[in-house]
Amino acid sequence: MRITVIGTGYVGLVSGVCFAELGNRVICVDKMEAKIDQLNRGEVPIYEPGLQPLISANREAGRLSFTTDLRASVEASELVIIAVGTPSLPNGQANLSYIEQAAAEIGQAMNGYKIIVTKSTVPVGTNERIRDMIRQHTEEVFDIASVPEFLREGTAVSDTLNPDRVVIGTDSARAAECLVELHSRLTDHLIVTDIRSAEMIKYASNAFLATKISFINEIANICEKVGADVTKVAYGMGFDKRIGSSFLKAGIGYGGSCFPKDTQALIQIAGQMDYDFKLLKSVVDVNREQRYNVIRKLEGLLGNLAGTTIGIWGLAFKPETDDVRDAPAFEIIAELHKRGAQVQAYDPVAADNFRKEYGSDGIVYCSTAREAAWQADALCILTEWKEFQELEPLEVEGWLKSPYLIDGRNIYEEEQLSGTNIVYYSVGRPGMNSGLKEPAPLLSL
Ligand SMILES: NC(=O)C1=CN([C@@H]2O[C@H](COP(=O)(O)OP(=O)(O)OC[C@H]3O[C@@H](n4cnc5c(N)ncnc54)[C@H](O)[C@@H]3O)[C@@H](O)[C@H]2O)C=CC1
Ligand SMILES: O=C(O)[C@H]1O[C@H](OP(=O)(O)OP(=O)(O)OC[C@H]2O[C@@H](n3ccc(=O)[nH]c3=O)[C@H](O)[C@@H]2O)[C@H](O)[C@@H](O)[C@@H]1O
Repeated sequence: MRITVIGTGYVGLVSGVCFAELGNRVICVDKMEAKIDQLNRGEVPIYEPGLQPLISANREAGRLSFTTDLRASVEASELVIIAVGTPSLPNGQANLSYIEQAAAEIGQAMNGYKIIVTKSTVPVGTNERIRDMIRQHTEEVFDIASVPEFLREGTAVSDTLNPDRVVIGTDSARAAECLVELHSRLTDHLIVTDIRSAEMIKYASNAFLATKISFINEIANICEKVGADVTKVAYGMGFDKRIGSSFLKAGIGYGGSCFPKDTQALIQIAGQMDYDFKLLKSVVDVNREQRYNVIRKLEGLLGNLAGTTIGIWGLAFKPETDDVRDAPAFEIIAELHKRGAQVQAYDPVAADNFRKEYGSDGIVYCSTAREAAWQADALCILTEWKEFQELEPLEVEGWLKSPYLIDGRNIYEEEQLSGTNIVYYSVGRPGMNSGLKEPAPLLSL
């Protein structure tokens, strides 16, 4: 099948490459010339494990190409996939301007029957709007489908080639048949449904996962007060098949380009229909608060932070990506600066992207983990890169001015800390080298 993918962000690039890998001829289009030039030089604009070799192999096999010429590629394709961004507007609603522009351009390039698939995360009703917009520009027959994307950054290639399920929302039997055939080699779990339900499945899935994270973070906060260990609690909960063990890692809250924006968008979607989505609003509030626990713990140890130097390990919103969109590191570092602290930060791949957004005022960007920890008054771990987990706490202690470690991602085990003088505050594990060996007395019943 000949496929055009519009947008070469994570979703467009990874799904385009994976469809090429399945034997289709794929043209990836982006309006950013610099990105397309980079891809045509064989460079990959994002850090995503496994992507580079897959792109090279499929380009060499003649199945994958990159262009800025949307019209020519749509004309040459039977299937057109929209994978442009849908960022948040200031009020939390999804900004659909890229979607609208892409739909208009597709409409102008129509030269025969095509299926127009939207992979971008869009509010309920948007695919129907896309159909109307294309219709304004063409008399050609076409069908639309919502096929939301569920990949995670850092594991995007394997998520796309081995998805838990593929959701196909369409009102056309012809489009359904074609899309079932296209995805049938990826999974047996093909869910063919109506367009609006498909659009909602995506938001509901992200909102549910965000809810799991805020839930376990609140449990972690209570664990710190009652002397329980949230990792053991999550382990014990996870064996219940109705709960499941994933997305129960307590930490500094979720970040990234999707959970923060999609939770806000769903609150707005509900609000527009006069529905107050109270639960999701709390999930968002809990998430925002969770980031500040790092600051509270630092202040608990150091008192006034003015004039202190704080080491930061990790700027990306999660490991194995250089994406810093909505990374908790932004707010945490900004709070440190507000309190007069200096920051020395290290991330294995995301520092350049962070610097572009945040600037360099009050931050020294370091080229090693050791440099970021060197002579710091305290060290905070904000991303659980494997590289940090492999460092010996005893060695890290020797780099620090004071042996204070605030671990926002629970990367160390108790045994790794024994024999060190590190005062270690993690998330929801109060007993670990924190000096809080005895939990506070429980309220009597
Ligand atoms: N990043 C992720 O992990 C996931 C993202 N999504 C959703 O997928 C969508 C895309 O997200 P990302 O891949 O992160 O996007 P992104 O924002 O990183 O990239 C979008 C790309 O589309 C290009 N573009 C915009 N309008 C265009 C047009 N008219 N013609 C050609 N190119 C155009 C932009 O130049 C940009 O390179 C969003 O709706 C997002 O919510 C869904 C699942 C996972
Ligand atoms: O719509 C999207 O864009 C994507 O959003 C998430 O994927 P992603 O943001 O790449 O990364 P996740 O692994 O979900 O992590 C998101 C955030 O939650 C945090 N998290 C995750 C899991 C957990 O147990 N605890 C926790 O704090 C991570 O540190 C990270 O900041 C979803 O997992 C994907 O299914 C979805 O396609």
